[in-house]
Amino acid sequence: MSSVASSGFATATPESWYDDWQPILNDTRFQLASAVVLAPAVAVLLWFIVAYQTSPLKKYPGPFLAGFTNLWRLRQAISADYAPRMKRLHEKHGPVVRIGPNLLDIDYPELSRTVYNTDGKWKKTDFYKNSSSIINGKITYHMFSEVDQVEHARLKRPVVRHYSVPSVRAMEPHMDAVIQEFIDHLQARFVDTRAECPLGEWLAYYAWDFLGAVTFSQKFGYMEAGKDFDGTLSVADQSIDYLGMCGQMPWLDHVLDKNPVYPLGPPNISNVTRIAVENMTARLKGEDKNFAEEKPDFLQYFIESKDTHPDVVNEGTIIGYLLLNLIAGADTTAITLKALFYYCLKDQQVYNKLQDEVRARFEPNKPVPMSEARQCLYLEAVVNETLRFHPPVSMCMERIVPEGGLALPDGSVVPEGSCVGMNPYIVGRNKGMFGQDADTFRPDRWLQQDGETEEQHKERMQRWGTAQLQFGGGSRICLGRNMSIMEVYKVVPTLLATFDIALTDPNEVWWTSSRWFYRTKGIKTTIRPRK
Ligand code: HEM
Repeated sequence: MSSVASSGFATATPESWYDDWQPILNDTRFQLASAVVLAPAVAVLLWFIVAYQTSPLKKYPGPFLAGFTNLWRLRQAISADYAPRMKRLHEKHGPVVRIGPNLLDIDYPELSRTVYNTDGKWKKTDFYKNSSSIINGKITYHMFSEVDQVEHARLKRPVVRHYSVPSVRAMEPHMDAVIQEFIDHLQARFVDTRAECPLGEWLAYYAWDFLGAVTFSQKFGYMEAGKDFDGTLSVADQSIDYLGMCGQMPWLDHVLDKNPVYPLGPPNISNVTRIAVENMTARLKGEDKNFAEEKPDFLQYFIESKDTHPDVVNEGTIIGYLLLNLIAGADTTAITLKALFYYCLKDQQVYNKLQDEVRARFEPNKPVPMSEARQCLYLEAVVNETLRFHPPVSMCMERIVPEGGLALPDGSVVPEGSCVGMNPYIVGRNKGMFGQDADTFRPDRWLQQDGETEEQHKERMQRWGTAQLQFGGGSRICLGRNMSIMEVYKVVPTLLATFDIALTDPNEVWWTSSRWFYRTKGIKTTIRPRK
């Protein structure tokens, strides 16, 4: 019973509290309900504690919660500040950070050739699996998301040669046409009108149209429309963010996107799929008006693979190859181009040096040939620095440690079955490798330094190569790297040779979102004719 204190307010003594609750506590229904709710909760808690205490990864440093549950890293991905957060953790804990109960993020460039190699033993983790679709009721993986190494090799074999340097070089006429169109749009819309140019957005329109042209000889029309008219670019952003977040707890994908009742994943890039299917159908019927024999494209190459590898390639596989090109290649290249312009425009010395090199060689209004762009050493330094400083993929590329474990330079061995990965953003800013100013954008670091012999420079570049994971590595290395490098090497000098470009606000700070891709928005510029 409650007692009334002298103040007039009712207060509960311990005895009266017990008196009030006793009937409820004694009620067997209450006791049963408590057992049903509490017992599993206690069991789960115990399971977490035992798993934490007995984990062979317990000895590695990292946030306390990360050792218990992957919810911790899901939270980091949701924050959209993933790579900078991971970097701060490495600054605090050193080269090995435990970022999940069974996952270590390692910053040992000397191990990059071990973890990302060609022997087929280092499997991708389930992180990648949610980048898949349901076709005829079955979850279907493509080259990027297939974790089974044998199946991956089977899918890759028919098409790998089509991404080689000679195959990609054969597509240069397509590239020149798109680059010419890009210059013409910038001239008409921003130079002639003196309107402000949202260069970041235009680089993305250009990258998507470019990939449409080399993939199936048809631009999507983003430059023509001057906007993301069908929402594809926005949907692509959503799917890549979904991959980055859901990949932290891969089973979530079965609950969200792959549940047959009410799928909650990102929308499909339906317009692009429609265009891919229409192009393939027209091409197979010999009715594709956009295609010319002398200008090969990926669709043509993939159709040839159907003849050379009929056991693997059918029309469904071709659509998969086409769509993967777009999903994997458009935004990554756009992110690189945006970063290159943003960081160069922010540093007038770098920008002028690049512009001087380009203008000494190239005329305005003419797409620069790849063979000549390759001669520009400072351009090469700027591209390398951009990819190091702002890699489009800015998350840990997870692999499962195979039999025998992974020996770390600190003498410890990460046991078989654990997951490890490197993040191109972290490894690219490794101070032991790139120097104390690794957090500064400084393209000159890639050039031969005063007092450095040619041999020493070559040796340094080879060593730095181990920390260049922007395109991944080993058997799962990016297939489109030759294509994207060519795209960047051609368009950057063409723009610099044609226009004077400046940030409208030199103090602009762009918007960034770091999950699987390190996405950005901004770069408002004025564009004038070359003086
Ligand atoms: C700057 C541009 C690009 C960057 C930084 C980039 C980065 C990457 C990375 C890091 C991976 C491996 C991911 C991992 O192992 O976890 C990858 C895979 C892949 N990329 Fe790229 N990519 C770029 C452009 C392209 C382009 C233009 C294409 C196609 C035309 C492309 C097609 C692919 C494919 C097919 C894979 C899967 C390869 C496999 O697993 O066998 N990428 N990319």
